[in-house]
Amino acid sequence: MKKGVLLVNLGSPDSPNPKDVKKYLGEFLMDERVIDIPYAARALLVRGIILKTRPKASAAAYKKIWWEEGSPLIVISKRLQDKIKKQVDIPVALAMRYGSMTIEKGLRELVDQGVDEVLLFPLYPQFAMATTETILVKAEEIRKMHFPNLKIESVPAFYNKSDYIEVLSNSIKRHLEGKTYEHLLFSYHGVPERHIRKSDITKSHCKINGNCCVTPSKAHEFCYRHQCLEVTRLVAEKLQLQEGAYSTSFQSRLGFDPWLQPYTDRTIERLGKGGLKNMAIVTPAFVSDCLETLEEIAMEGQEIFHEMGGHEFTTIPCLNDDDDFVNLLSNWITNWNTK
Ligand SMILES: C=CC1=C(C)c2cc3[nH]c(cc4nc(cc5[nH]c(cc1n2)c(C)c5CCC(=O)O)C(CCC(=O)O)=C4C)c(C)c3C=C
Ligand SMILES: [Fe+2]
Repeated sequence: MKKGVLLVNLGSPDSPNPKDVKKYLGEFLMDERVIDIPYAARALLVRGIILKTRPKASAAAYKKIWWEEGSPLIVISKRLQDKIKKQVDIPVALAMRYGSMTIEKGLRELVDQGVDEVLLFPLYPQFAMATTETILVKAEEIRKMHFPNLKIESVPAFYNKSDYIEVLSNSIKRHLEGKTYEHLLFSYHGVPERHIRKSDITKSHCKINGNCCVTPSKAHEFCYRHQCLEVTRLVAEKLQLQEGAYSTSFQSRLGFDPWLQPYTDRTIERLGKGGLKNMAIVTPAFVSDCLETLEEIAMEGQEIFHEMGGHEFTTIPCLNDDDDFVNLLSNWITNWNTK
C-alpha cells in the first residue's frame, strides 16, 4: 500500500470581491453542519436573507486583510504544506472544505501519485460539527463516489496532546516576551449552543452550565466547548498563569441563536471598561491566521479595547507555518507512516 496525507482547512473565497465572497458563503452556509436547520428553512435564511447583505460587508472585511499572494488562510496553509513536504517521505496534498481547492481535487492528486491509503488531517485542534465532522463526512462521500478502493484514516482532534500544548505554549511565551500585558484572553471561534448538544454522544451529559465540561465524560471526545476550555487550562498550567490573569471567550457569532459565551467582543469591552490597560489575545481554534483573527480580532478587537480606554493590545499569531508546529505535524505523519 502507498500512503499519503491530505491536509484540510476551511477555505476562503477566490478573491475579496463580493461576487466570489457570495459564492463562497453560499457553499459554506448551506452546509447542514454549519447552519443546522431543515433544508428549506436554511435555503430561505441563507439565499433569501444572509446572501443579500453579508457578501458586501464580508468582502469589505476580506479586502482589509487580503495579501498580494491571496487569502492569508490559503497562503499560510500552502506554506505549511510545503514545509511538511520537505520533512516527510510521503506525498502531502492540501484541500479546503469550501471553495475551489476541493477535497475531491486533493484526493485525486494523491491517487494520481499512486496513493491508496490516505491520512485525512483536518487542521483543527478541537472537534466541531461545523469543522472536523463536515470534512470527514465530505471526504467519505467523495471516497464512495470516486475512489471506492481508497482507504482513509483520519487524525482526531489534538487539543490535549502534550506536544501540541507545548508548541502552542512556547509560541505564546515567545510572542509575549518584552510585551506588557495584565490579562491574556483565549478567544475561540464560537458555535451555536445547539451544536454542542447535537454532538453529545451520550445524549444526556451536555448542559452548557459550566460544570459538565469539567465533569469527566465520554461526551468530551466530541465536545467543542470542553476541548476549548481544556486548551486554556493546559496552556495556563504550562505557562503558570495566575488565576484571574487569563480567561476564555468565543468570537464570530452569527444570527440570533445563543452561541457559546462569553462573547469575545463583550469580554474585551468589559476588560477595557474595568480599567485594564494592556491585554494580549490568542486564538487557538485557528491554526492559520485568517479573516477572523486578522480583521475581527487584530483590527475590530483592538478598536473596541482602545475605545474603552485600553492601551496595548497584543495579538499572538496562530501557529501558521512556525517551525515547531511543522515539526510537530511532520512527526505525527511520520509515526503514522511507519506504524
Ligand atoms: C453558522 C455559522 C458559522 C459557524 C457555526 C462557524 C464555525 C466555525 N468557523 C470556524 C473557522 C472559520 N470561520 C471563518 C469564517 C466564517 N465563519 C462563518 C460562519 C460560521 N462559522 C462565516 C459566515 C465566515 C465568513 C466570514 C464572514 O462573513 O464573517 C474563518 C475564516 C475564513 C477565511 O477565509 O479567512 C475560519 C478559519 C471554526 C473553527 C468554527 C467552529 C469551531
Ligand atoms: Fe466560522
